[in-house]
Amino acid sequence: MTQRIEVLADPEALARHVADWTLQLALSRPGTVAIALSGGSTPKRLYHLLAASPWRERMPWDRVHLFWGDERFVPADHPDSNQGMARGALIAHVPIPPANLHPVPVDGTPEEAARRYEAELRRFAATRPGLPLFDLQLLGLGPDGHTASLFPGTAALEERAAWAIAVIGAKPEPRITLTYPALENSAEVAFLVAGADKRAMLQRLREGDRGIPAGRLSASRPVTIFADRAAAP
Ligand SMILES: O=C1O[C@H](COP(=O)(O)O)[C@@H](O)[C@H](O)[C@H]1O
Repeated sequence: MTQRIEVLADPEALARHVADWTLQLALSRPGTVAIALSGGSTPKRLYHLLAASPWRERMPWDRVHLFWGDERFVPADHPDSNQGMARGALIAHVPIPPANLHPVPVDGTPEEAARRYEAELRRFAATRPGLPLFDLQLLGLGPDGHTASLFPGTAALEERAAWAIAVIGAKPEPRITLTYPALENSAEVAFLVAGADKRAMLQRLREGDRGIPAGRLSASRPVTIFADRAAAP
């Protein structure tokens, strides 16, 4: 993976910079803009900003399609839901058509839900022949080196055929995650990394350490890492 890093002063500056960058990316695309969101706590401020002026007015929401890079297998109104977080911070406040939302299913079994999510991804991909699955894949970096819900030591790290897979046992709740082939099928991949507790893992990511899940991503285009000063090696 080739990478470039941009270091911002603090989490607020990081979120503002990525909001501008995301807006420019969206405006540069002529048709649909497919964005796969990350969950957890780091991107929440970014989502709040995109739902506020001036980003809210300038984003071409009618052309934006939202996906999720991973999901916790809990109802959407559960405090741990990645979809719920994005709905509360962003989606509820912007004029995005409901048909443009592609949440990860969280009903049935995790395995069935992963298969249904993959079918949804493949349907969407078929609507944009010649283009990558996503225009932008947002990713986080866990303190254990996980990204999306690709956790150290799990079978999901070896999956090269399926685009979405259930991950059982890595966390108390099942997870559904995009696999490397889906994460890598994106025009732009951006990691958002903030906080001193991420510093050691960010250092390993910068060194291309394939011993951590985030370091095994092999995107064909350079990956951008947006980090705050506390996280920057
Ligand atoms: O569990 C998760 O963790 C990662 C990292 O989250 P962060 O709060 O430490 O930034 C996140 O990217 C992923 O979507 C989430 O489900």
